[in-house]
Amino acid sequence: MQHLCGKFFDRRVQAHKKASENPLLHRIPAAPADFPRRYGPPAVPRSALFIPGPWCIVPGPIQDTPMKIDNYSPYLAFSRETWSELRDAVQLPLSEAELKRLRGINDKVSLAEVRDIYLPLSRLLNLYVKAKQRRNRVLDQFLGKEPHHVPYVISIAGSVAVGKSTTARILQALLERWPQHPKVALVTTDGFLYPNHVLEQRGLMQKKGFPQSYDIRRLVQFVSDIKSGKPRVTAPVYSHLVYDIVPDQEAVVEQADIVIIEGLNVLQSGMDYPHEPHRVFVSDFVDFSIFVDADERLLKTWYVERFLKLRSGAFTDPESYFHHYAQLSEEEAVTIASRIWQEINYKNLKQNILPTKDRAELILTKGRAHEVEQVWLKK
Ligand SMILES: Nc1ncnc2c1ncn2[C@@H]1O[C@H](COP(=O)(O)OP(=O)(O)O)[C@@H](O)[C@H]1O
Ligand SMILES: CC(C)(COP(=O)(O)O)[C@@H](O)C(=O)NCCC(=O)O
Repeated sequence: MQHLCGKFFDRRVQAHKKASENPLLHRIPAAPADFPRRYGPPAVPRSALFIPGPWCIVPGPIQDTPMKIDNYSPYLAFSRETWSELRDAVQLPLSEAELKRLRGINDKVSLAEVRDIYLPLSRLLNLYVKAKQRRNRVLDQFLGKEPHHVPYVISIAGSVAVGKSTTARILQALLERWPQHPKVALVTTDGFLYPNHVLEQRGLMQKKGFPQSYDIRRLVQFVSDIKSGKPRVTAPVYSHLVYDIVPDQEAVVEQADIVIIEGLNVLQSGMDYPHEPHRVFVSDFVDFSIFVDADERLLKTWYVERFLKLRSGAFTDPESYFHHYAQLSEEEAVTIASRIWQEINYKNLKQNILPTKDRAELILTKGRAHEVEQVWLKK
């Protein structure tokens, strides 16, 4: 498999050797349309390979922290087409009832997207979960103990409005179809935000979603409890309607086979929390991590679109924190949403979320209309 792309890569390296006489960086011709291909070394996005010296800096899927590699990348790169071919290995077609449930998650999600992208992904996860379950049985056998039950934990990270919660709900619906793991729980890390009164006291209301706005110790304890096999674990609940933690409400995770944890911060480490040093991180208890990625212009559009939808929906509820926004003209609403995006969510994306991307086991790169265009899977 290696040779196809390897040959192309060699030609590009020759081109770069010539170009490297110039000390400036050089843009090379675009790769063929079918690149990157499955198993293709290295993970090079089209039209983006620079060679300043005898080795290549290949941005791979990472925009901000180029990976320094020669012929290798930690990721296998798939175009949408090559990834979707893997759906043929999935034995379970979607039933009418399942299709109905998926449509109920979000009427904007196309079923072609579910079939081409999420079905193969759920198959891969099914294989990984089974492998982990086998490994746990081996451990029980070695220890001469009764079988113990520990959920498989999947984390989903990415920007605000990239579609983390939609992705999580699609995967939950698809993963529950397998007999080996019928119980899939879903938890969002916004429940671990400090309540508004604490954020106000600390002057953090404009930093919601930044590392310092979370009770990170409580979040790490929560994931650790899940991974310790505690039969019942609870999490606080955040309401996007009242824009605050809901007192007296909790999310319960009980005897789940898989727990999906979705949030901006699930790939962050101690580096992101110098104000709150802790030795273990969420990722220490995660079996498989996913980063959902998209161009920042698309992210802003999706954020503003969601805001406009909320304005004519949830914001009309007098309980809503943003109720006063329901009266805004469309133009005013776009201005306000763009400002919130720019001053809070975009800053958070650049400072705290994007730098965690290359820690993920799998990166889904979305294009327009939320269609996944590339899949990057760690070897
Ligand atoms: N696969 C998808 N297809 C179409 N629209 C989507 C998809 N995923 C998310 N969206 C839309 O994008 C917006 C953000 O999605 P959401 O899941 O709420 O993001 P996040 O949880 O990352 O903030 C919502 O308006 C949602 O309807
Ligand atoms: C609560 C959140 C941090 C969670 O992020 P999400 O679940 O939307 O990805 C975010 O939705 C948020 O409220 N950010 C602060 C700025 C804003 O009002 O959008």
